[in-house]
Amino acid sequence: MRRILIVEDEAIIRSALKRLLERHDYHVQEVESAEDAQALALSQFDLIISDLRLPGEPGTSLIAAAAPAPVLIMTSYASMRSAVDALKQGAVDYIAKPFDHDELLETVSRILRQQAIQHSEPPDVTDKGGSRQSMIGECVAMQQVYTRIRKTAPADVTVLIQGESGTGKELVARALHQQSKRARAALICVNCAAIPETLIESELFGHEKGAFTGASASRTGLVEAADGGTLFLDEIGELPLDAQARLLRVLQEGEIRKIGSVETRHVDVRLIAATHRDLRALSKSGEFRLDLYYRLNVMQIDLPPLREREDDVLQIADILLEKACKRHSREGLRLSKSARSELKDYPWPGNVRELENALERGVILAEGHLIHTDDLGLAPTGLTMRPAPVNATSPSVAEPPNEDDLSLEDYFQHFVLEHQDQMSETELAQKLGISRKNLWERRQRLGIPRKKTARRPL
Ligand SMILES: Nc1ncnc2c1ncn2[C@@H]1O[C@H](COP(=O)(O)OP(=O)(O)OP(=O)(O)O)[C@@H](O)[C@H]1O
Repeated sequence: MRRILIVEDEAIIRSALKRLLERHDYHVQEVESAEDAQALALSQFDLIISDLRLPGEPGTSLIAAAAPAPVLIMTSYASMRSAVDALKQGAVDYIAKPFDHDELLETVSRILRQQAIQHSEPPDVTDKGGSRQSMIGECVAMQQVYTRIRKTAPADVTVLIQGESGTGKELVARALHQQSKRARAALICVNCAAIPETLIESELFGHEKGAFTGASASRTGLVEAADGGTLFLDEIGELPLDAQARLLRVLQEGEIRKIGSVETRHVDVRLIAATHRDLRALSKSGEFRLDLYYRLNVMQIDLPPLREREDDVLQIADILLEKACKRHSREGLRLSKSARSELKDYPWPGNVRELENALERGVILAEGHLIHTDDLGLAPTGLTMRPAPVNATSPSVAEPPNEDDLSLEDYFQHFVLEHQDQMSETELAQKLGISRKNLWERRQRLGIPRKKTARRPL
């Protein structure tokens, strides 16, 4: 949701404008003066709408302070000359009061569209393997993601990244850390779904010697290890309630207390959290603390699923293919025409990760200079897949799916149950376009633990 700040001293105009913008799905904050506005992190806003004449400093004083966020100046007909002066000083536009609602909404949406186009450079990120890469994709939704990263990274606020598995949530978290003032300090990444529930609190917050059976020495937790830097909590929706309470304390008080200790210690950690689940829905069912959700959701970044990124698929495929060719010393390999159209039409339930894996398979299996459809080994599409939306809640029992309308989770269960006796975990993960770790996590979540009879991975 785009964030707008209104700076207006007249309460009636301020609240009418706020209501109007909120009705059109903007996230709006309001202040009465330029001084109050400057007390906020202005770079977090996509647009600042300010009255020209304010008590204290004029609205134009915000232009330099807010840059690169654009400032739209409101003025009365009587002061048109000052409006033109405001433009000269760098205001993005002006609007005369009293204004027509449609005119204002049109102006706001035009400015935001222009902003998205002007500042859409994808950020460079060092991935977990240590190699430097640029995020790929030019669709409007990704340009908005890049703008959001650029604005949010320096603001030192908590960020919630939402998106399906494999959409690049960790990559975004890395970009945020690397573009922040904490870039030289540690980035600690923790996948909450991968740590057993009984261990997660001591992993995150540490423990004192003797705090529980088996705690033979005291231990520093991962939150403390991120002191001065950034803590990335992936799959935060899986965090048990007790650990959520401790995390809330870290966010509220900046304090940490090891398990079994009476002492607290101050920590300075920026938290970035990610999830593929709808935390608000989880909080309604009591699985996630609502107060923690509000603390986390200071800034939100939504990653679009690959199937909604249209032309991006082939652009990403070309860049990832080149990399895979280099890795396997098979430079010059190309995708056949039918392979390209298969890539374009495929629903990509495992998103960019699945695409990466398919291309890797293609490079390894291709015999000539072309990669054909078969070489990509995409999961069978005889079944219609409808990847689950971010707010999907996981079913806990495997039920026979309606093959005409399978959600991603249904599809996953169906595929695993049908093939786990013939395939190793590695093969299953590859076919599903997910990592083995992710396969394990999903098995735990969906209650389909690995069968003892399944073939061992090679
Ligand atoms: N826009 C992008 N440009 C380049 N590579 C990308 C992009 N998005 C994702 N990837 C690649 O796809 C793979 C999966 O990305 P990442 O691990 O960040 O996804 P995720 O959403 O965190 O997945 P999960 O929820 O399963 O952990 C990584 O190898 C990453 O480099």
